[in-house]
Amino acid sequence: MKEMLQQAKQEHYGVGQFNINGLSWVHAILDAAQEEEAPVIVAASDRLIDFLGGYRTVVAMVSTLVEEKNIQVPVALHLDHGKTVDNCLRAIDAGFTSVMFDGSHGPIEDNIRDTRKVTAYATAYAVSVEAEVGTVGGMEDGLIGGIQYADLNECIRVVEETGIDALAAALGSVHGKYAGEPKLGFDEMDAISRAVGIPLVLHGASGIPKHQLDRAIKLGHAKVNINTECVTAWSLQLRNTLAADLETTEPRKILTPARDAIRETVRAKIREFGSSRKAVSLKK
Ligand SMILES: O=C(O)C[C@@H](O)[C@H](O)C(=O)COP(=O)(O)O
Ligand SMILES: [Zn+2]
Repeated sequence: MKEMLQQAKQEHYGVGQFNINGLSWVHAILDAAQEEEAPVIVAASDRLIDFLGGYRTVVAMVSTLVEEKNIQVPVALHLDHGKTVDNCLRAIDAGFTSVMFDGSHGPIEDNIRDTRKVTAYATAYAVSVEAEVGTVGGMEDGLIGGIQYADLNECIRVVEETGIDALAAALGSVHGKYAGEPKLGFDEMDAISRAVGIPLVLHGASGIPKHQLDRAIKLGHAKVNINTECVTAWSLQLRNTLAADLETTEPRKILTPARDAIRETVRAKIREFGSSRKAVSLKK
């Protein structure tokens, strides 16, 4: 992921991180990335690991489908919102190529101490690490919370003292649906981006209008996280399919249009982020 994000930052586009909620998502995300010739980050949120069958199941599911589908674009497999150091290490052992340790809800000293434990382990396996400072609004790690802007000095400390590859600095974005127009802190974003130098990560990107996404990418965001827009498209299509034929019980007929809806959502986001046809210059 590190190389993907460094190139994206240099060339001012965003690499999409798309969260998986089952096998349909893996198919859809990989197909969309291949069709758009875009590098892509397939992410499993730590809160869903048991639902998905465990770290090793996720690795097997993604890596096997990459092979079976002969996917030629670069694919990173990322643990999203890793809850504990131990969970991050388990994900690395299972074969994730990138992990986020989310220590943003505790004191900064604990966040730094624990993120360092993750980077120390990850470095030995050439696995990339993301950390978070501040609080993204809405649901995070299963808790509903308010927005808390990332502090500039804390961001600098986390980057300098842990050696992370990407920083999620919370600056007004919200997980889930926005009530009204999102209000991102672009001045703070500019200052943090200049001070830390490494690629920034935009959580809660579903529902952020294109002009704000463009500005965030210009100001150093190289990784853009999307879950809500995909689950919304999937569930809407599923409801429509079931309503259109009340007798149907054939899973393939019910689930394929919903999978296609995810794929089209991912394709549209990849185009918005400017990462279409950026796979060529990156090694798989
Ligand atoms: O819901 C999750 O567990 C993953 C998300 O937190 C992801 O990291 C993200 O930021 C996506 O935001 P959304 O598109 O607003 O759901
Ligand atoms: Zn998130």
